[in-house]
Amino acid sequence: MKQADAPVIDAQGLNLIFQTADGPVHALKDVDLSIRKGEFVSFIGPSGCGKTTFLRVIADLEQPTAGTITVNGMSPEAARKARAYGYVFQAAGLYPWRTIEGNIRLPLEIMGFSRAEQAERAQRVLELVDLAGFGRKFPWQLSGGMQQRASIARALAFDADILLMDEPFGALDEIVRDHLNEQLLELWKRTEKTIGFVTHSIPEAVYLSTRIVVMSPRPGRISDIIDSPLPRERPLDIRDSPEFIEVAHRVREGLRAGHVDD
Ligand SMILES: Nc1ncnc2c1ncn2[C@@H]1O[C@H](COP(=O)(O)OP(=O)(O)OP(=O)(O)O)[C@@H](O)[C@H]1O
Repeated sequence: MKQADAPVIDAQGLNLIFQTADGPVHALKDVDLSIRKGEFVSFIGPSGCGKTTFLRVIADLEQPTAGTITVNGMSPEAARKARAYGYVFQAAGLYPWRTIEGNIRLPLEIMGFSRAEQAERAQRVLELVDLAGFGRKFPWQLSGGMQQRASIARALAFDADILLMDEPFGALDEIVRDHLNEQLLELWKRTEKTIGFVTHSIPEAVYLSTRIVVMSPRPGRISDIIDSPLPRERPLDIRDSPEFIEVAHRVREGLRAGHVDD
């Protein structure tokens, strides 16, 4: 059994260098980060600072060049095989010829879950993202925000305790994004999942996170880690509070400091 306070994700001295035709790209440099169970950790930084690469290393989709990383105390490969995480991409990535329920069931089908288990899980996750009753619709019949919720449902279907989200709301307008941010916080509180969330938006990072990791590019590294003083209960108007504005200011400063090094 894993100790209650053992890190869910633990990266130490992590480096990743891509060899490209234009020479080596140092995508991650000396990244040290421990994420505990139930944290909501956002990664923010300019394009190319390694945010996606870090999520992909956790998910065993990229191999680090140096350093160590464990996920639930295992290698990323073992964690992937144990289905330790769900992954939500920037685009919803739903198959247009399948219904919403069919999309959610697809990975469960591939893994050999029984039809009854597939149906039960699909129903449960559709309720979690507030899409009960939409299972029979096709993706094109849903708004962009609803499609993104459906892709979150698909990532939740394995019931993994880690959710990795790569700019899931980046393409949505601000009102829809606000609404999804609120819903995601609710879902996080209800399910107690550990979430790693990539974003370009300072307000989104501050609103959602218990911890904000500010990154800077060339080479991609962590320039600041901010523990949020905000309470878990966060109505949207918390964004007008002095505490919120102060954290946002510190994130902005961190991003600016990263740019000066360019
Ligand atoms: N497979 C790859 N081969 C070569 N270089 C890569 C590869 N994947 C990423 N890179 C490079 O590594 C660096 C980090 O990329 P990454 O996608 O992690 O950045 P990011 O912070 O997520 O950017 P964005 O905000 O634009 O998504 C970039 O310079 C990118 O061009």
